[in-house]
Amino acid sequence: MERQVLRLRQAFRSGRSRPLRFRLQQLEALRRMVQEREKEILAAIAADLSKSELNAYSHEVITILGEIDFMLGNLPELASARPAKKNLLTMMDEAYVQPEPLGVVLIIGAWNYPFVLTMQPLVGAIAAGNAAIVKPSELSENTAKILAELLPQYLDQDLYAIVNGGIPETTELLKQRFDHILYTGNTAVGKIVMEAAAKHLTPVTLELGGKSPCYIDRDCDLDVACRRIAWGKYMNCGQTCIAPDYILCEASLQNQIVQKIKETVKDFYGENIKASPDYERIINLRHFKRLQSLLKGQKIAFGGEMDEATRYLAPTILTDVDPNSKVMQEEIFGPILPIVSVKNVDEAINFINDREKPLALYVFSRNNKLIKRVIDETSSGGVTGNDVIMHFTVNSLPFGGVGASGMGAYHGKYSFDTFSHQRPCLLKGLKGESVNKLRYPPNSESKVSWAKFFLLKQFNKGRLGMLLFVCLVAVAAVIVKDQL
Ligand SMILES: NC(=O)c1ccc[n+]([C@@H]2O[C@H](COP(=O)([O-])OP(=O)(O)OC[C@H]3O[C@@H](n4cnc5c(N)ncnc54)[C@H](O)[C@@H]3O)[C@@H](O)[C@H]2O)c1
Ligand SMILES: CC(C)=CCC/C(C)=C/CC/C(C)=C/C=O
Repeated sequence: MERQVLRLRQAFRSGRSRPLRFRLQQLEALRRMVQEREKEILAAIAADLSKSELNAYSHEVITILGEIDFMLGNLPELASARPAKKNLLTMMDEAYVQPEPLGVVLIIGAWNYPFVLTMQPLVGAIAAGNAAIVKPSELSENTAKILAELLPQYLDQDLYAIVNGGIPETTELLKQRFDHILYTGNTAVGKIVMEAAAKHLTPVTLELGGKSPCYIDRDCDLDVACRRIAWGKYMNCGQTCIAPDYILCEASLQNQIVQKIKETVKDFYGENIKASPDYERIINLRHFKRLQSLLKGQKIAFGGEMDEATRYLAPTILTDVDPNSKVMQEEIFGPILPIVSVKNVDEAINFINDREKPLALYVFSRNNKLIKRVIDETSSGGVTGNDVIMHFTVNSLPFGGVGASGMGAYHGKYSFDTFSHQRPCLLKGLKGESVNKLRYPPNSESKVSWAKFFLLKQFNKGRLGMLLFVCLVAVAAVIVKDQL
């Protein structure tokens, strides 16, 4: 591992990854890889998640193609220096912010969207000019294998590497020094990653999980709300970080919600859900048994059928759920949807605020003021009003958690920024010592008042103002020169 990181660091130090042309060329190569090897990639994702290739394409591949296109179209602007506002003392100088790559970054992905969660950060890392090591999850072994086979065929092998393996390999990787780590996965391992990173003062982006609440207001189109919630909850068999984890609503809505989700499930997956190509399976037996245990003692209003041999767990709804029960203590990450009743929106807000900050928050209502109020009075990684999941698809929005659901964000411009250092640059000439005198010792009352004038007055009044201002500074400079 040490040798591998060293090899990437040497390649990064050579400066090869920095020119814009090189970054664009690598991103184009990555796009070629996705297009030319689409079949193999889809087959791998499908095998890992018992998913149809059509769903593998629309859940994963489409996002990556969109992200690469965004970067190819916007990179010249994102990577260029941005002029910065100046103060009186530096108005004759050049001030700008120059994004620069961080160095060698580590990307650790999770199994549930194994292609998106490794490739989308990689697009950002390449765009920002870094070298990168990608560590896919060992649980999605087919995708991990195909990535290890394909990436070296398309990308610069000295700058971008893939490491496969389980906990021992990740532990070894985390001993190395990186310039940034982006980790996606559960909160417990997030803490391990952050602790390892702290040893090298490496900054981290942690894309974690949590229990994302979904409040349904009384004043709502329940048909639409239930269809959208069922889509987001049961896609990927509930194994989606931003899936609505549970519903909060007034008790009187509960039965209608159950009925409408039930009808939607039939529309989506047919009478025989097991035979639907659109309904996935639980990733492994450990998670299957964990989910099974969450159902114990619960009132199952719909679903609950399971088959251990194929790790099938039907779309399930639990009603009258006690907020203190196990299913409400941990992220569900499966197709179980508890409904917890609250008296009104105030109680829903308190319920949300009494718990860890979630990765996503969903509110359904005809009343936009109520939606805005819930947003204003709570905190979460992201929000979608009157739908679920969809904020993830807008790459002009930062994607990430807050508090226990993570730190930092990525997607689009935010990926570029995550993997860049915003370097402030001030270029001065060698003239102007008369004005500079006021910052050199010995200090005096008069120097302090001139410093106040130069540093505390801001000028931003267009061309004419600027001209007047230059005259003023010239006069001031002469006075200062005479007085100091
Ligand atoms: N915020 C997001 O974008 C996002 C996306 C997907 C999943 N998640 C969250 O991730 C969780 C599910 O993922 P998971 O954690 O089961 O995925 P996982 O088991 O695939 O683990 C994620 C990564 O951590 C590594 N890892 C596991 N144990 C480790 C250890 N002890 N030391 C070092 N590395 C270790 C794995 O090798 C893997 O690469 C859920 O909580 C979900 O909400 C978040
Ligand atoms: C809107 C469509 C077609 C796809 C959305 C894909 C999706 C649900 C991606 C989720 C990725 C993600 C951050 C998962 C976390 O577990």
